[in-house]
Amino acid sequence: MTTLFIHIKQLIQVREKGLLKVSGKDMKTLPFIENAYLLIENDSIKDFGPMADCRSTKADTIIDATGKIVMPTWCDSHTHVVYAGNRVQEFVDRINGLSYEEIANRGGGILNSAEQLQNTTEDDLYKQSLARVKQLMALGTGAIEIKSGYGLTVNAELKMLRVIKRLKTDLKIAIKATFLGAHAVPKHFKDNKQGYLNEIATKMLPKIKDEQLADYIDIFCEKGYFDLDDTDFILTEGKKYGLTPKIHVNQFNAFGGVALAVKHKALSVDHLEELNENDIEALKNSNTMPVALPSCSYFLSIPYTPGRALIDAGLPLALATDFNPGSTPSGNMNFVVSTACIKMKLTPEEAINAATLNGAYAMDYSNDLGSITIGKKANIILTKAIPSFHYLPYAFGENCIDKVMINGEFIS
Ligand SMILES: N=CN[C@@H](CCC(=O)O)C(=O)O
Ligand SMILES: [Zn+2]
Repeated sequence: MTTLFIHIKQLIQVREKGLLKVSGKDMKTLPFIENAYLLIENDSIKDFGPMADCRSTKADTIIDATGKIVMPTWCDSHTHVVYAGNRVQEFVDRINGLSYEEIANRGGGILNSAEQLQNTTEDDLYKQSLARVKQLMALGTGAIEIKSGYGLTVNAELKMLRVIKRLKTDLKIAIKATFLGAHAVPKHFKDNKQGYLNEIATKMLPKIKDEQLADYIDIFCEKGYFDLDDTDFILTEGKKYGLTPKIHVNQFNAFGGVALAVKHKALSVDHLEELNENDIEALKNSNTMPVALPSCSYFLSIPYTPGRALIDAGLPLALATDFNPGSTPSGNMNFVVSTACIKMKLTPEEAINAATLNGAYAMDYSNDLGSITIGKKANIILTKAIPSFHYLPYAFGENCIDKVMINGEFIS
């Protein structure tokens, strides 16, 4: 089965094999070929180059991409897309003056989502989540990470992770699963945080390992949630079960969580709305990817991650949605890329690098996804006719996508 795209206006993010992430100044370059072709064979990228070099004239499907951009699909390395119901009332409460923290302190927030999820059957949770993931795929996302963390009991956390496993089996999109049992202290452990952490270590992690339900271990390292000792404990316990750390840190306060995550060889540190020099120093000479979540900053009206400072310090940066019912009820990576340019002052080249190759890195997928590279999976966005790739973040809110291909097959 072959598909040949011809006369592509710009084929972007073309890379040699072996490049797993881009950092610092290199993020300003987004290699592309004008008037290009791209040949897909079965589920992989077989060949590409300038039209003048196009030797293949036969394929099962030929697509004339005149005026259009072809690029790798978005790699969304931070989502909570498996959740039950919504938190619309909290949205209205915030408009009327309550803060995110005040809502959480009143028993809303994560605990509200946990209650809704505990009262939802696994099948219903699967259906709600499947609909969301399909929506994201149509918006150009070809790989996602999904977290647990709205269960907060042994059964409900396992329910979430089993739903993620079903999504992995049923959908073509690449999915990584993260265990975020330490998302908040549940009501039944109020005043006994260590009791809950012990439950995670002794009851949840062994079952997760038995059923092979997770790739990563996460914790919400934040004042009022889990401190540095808790984070050290959970990451140590998770690693005993083969789970790599990938954590929520510095959303509202910076107090050493980044350095601790680096010490634990975290794959990524996510949020970073509050960032200081020590955090930046800790990330230098590490393999940990900083991940910014600009839709969360937009929705909560909190500071944007200082992405410019990270890149200017020579570091890499990834962009992700944080799709969840409380702080970011949107999984649209196109909006994330626009917002990173508009609010964080990333160039379109930097933002697209951050949302493709670096996003793939933050899920251990950059050997297979995140760029137009021979041998990588054929996860492709074909845009509508647009002036250039710079138009993608510029035309925020406009749907510029014509078709999305996942593993060599068009899904829309
Ligand atoms: N900050 C922690 N967790 C989620 C949101 C949790 C919620 O409000 O439901 C986040 O990444 O923003
Ligand atoms: Zn999150």
